[in-house]
Amino acid sequence: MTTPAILVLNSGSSSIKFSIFAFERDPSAADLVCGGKISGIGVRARLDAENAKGEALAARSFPSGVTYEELLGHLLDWIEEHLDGLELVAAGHRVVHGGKDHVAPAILDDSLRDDLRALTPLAPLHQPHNLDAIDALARLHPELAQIASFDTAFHAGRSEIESVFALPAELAAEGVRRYGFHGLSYDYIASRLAPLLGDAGMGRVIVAHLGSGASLCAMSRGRSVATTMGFSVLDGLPMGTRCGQIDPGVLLYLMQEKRMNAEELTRLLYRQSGLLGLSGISSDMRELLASDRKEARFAIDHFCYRANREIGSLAATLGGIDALVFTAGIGEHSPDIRRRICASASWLGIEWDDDLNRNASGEAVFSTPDSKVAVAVIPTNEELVIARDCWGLLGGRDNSADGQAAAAGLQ
Ligand SMILES: Nc1ncnc2c1ncn2[C@@H]1O[C@H](COP(=O)(O)OP(=O)(O)O)[C@@H](O)[C@H]1O
Ligand SMILES: CC(=O)OP(=O)(O)O
Ligand SMILES: [Mg+2]
Repeated sequence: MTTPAILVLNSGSSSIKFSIFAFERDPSAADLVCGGKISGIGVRARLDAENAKGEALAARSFPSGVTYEELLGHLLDWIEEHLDGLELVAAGHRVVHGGKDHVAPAILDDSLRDDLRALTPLAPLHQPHNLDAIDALARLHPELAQIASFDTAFHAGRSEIESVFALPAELAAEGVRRYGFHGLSYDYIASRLAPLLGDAGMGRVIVAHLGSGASLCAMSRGRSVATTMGFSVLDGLPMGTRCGQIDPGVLLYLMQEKRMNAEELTRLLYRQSGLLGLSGISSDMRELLASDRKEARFAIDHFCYRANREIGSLAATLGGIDALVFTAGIGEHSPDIRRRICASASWLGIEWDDDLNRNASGEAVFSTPDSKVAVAVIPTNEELVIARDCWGLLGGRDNSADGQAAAAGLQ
C-alpha cells in the first residue's frame, strides 16, 4: 500500500525548502510526512530534514562554492531516496513572479512555463531557480502533475492607486506596476490571524516578513492593502544582498557617470547590496548579530531603521494598526530584531513583554495585556499554502491526466 503524496518545493534566494504532504484530504499541517531545507546558500549551505515527529532524517553540510543547481540536484536525489511507501501524485512549486496575467495557482504546461521564463529579468534571484526545479522534476517524473503558486497573487486585489507608479499610463498597461511578493507567506499568515489574535487579527494588521528577502504587508480583514515590494523583489526594505528602496536617480548616475551596464547594475542591486553591501561582512543576519564589528552593527541599525520607516508608511495606509506580526527567518528567530522594531514603532501604541518575546516559540503573542496593538510571531508555512493550492486544483478527483485536466477546467 502506498500513500498518495504531494511534494512541495520552495526555492528562495538563500534556501530551498521542501515538504511532502499526504494527499488524502485538504492538507493541514498535520498531513506533513516529512520536510526540510537547504539553507545558507551562498554562505554555508547545509541540508536538514526531519519527519513529522521532528526526528532528524538528514543533517549535512556542503563545501563552499557549491552551486544552486548542484544543491537542487542533491535535494532531489535525497527526496527520491526517501519516498518509501509514498506515491507522488503532484508537485507544487513556489513561483515568485506571476506577472500581470497569472494571479491564481495553475497547472504547469509548456505555455505557462514559457510565460514564467519571460519574467526572469524581474526576479533574477528566484524565477530561474523556481523554473529549474520544475524542469528537473519533469525530467525525473514526466507524468507528474506540477502546479505553480505565485508570490504575487495575494496582492492582486490591491487598489489601482496603490498598484501604479507615477509613470505614463501606457507603461502600467504593459505591466510596469507594483506587484508585491512573499504572497504565499502572507496568505498563510492571514489564515492564522483570527485563530491567534481574534478581532485584532481581522482588523488592521502589518505583517513583517523578514528573511533573506524582506517585505511588509498591510492587511485589512486578512487581505493585502499595501506592501513594500513593487515591480521586482528589489523594492522596500534592505535585504540580505538586495538594496531595497532606492532613488532612481542613483541608477541614472551609475549608468551615466560610472558607465555601468544592465548586467553590472543587476549584480550590484541584487547580490552586492543590502546587509552584505552595508556591512562588507555577511548577508546573513545571524552572522551580523554575532559580530562585534561596528560595520555589522551599522548594517543592523539601518535594517531596523528602514523597517520602522516602512511600518510608519503602511500604518498610514491603514489609518493605524491593531496588530503587528513577525515572520520568516529573522522575524521568527531573532527576539533582538523584534524588540528593536517594536521599540521604534512604540508610538503606534505597541507595548511588549520582554520575557514573552525572548521565549517565544512557534506561534506566540508577546504584547502586554494593555497594549493597544497586539504583537505576535507566526512561523510562516508557504509550503502548506502550495499544498492546498495543489489540492484545490487536483483534489478529490481522480488523478489521471484526464482527471487533472478536468479539475483544472482544461476539459
Ligand atoms: N536565530 C536567528 N537569528 C537571526 N537571524 C536568523 C536566525 N535564524 C535565521 N535567521 C536569518 O534568516 C534569514 C533567512 O531567512 P529565510 O526566511 O529562511 O530566507 P529565504 O528568504 O531564503 O526564504 C537569514 O538572514 C538568517 O540569518
Ligand atoms: C520574494 C523574495 O524575496 O523571496 P525570498 O525572501 O524567499 O528570497
Ligand atoms: Mg523565503
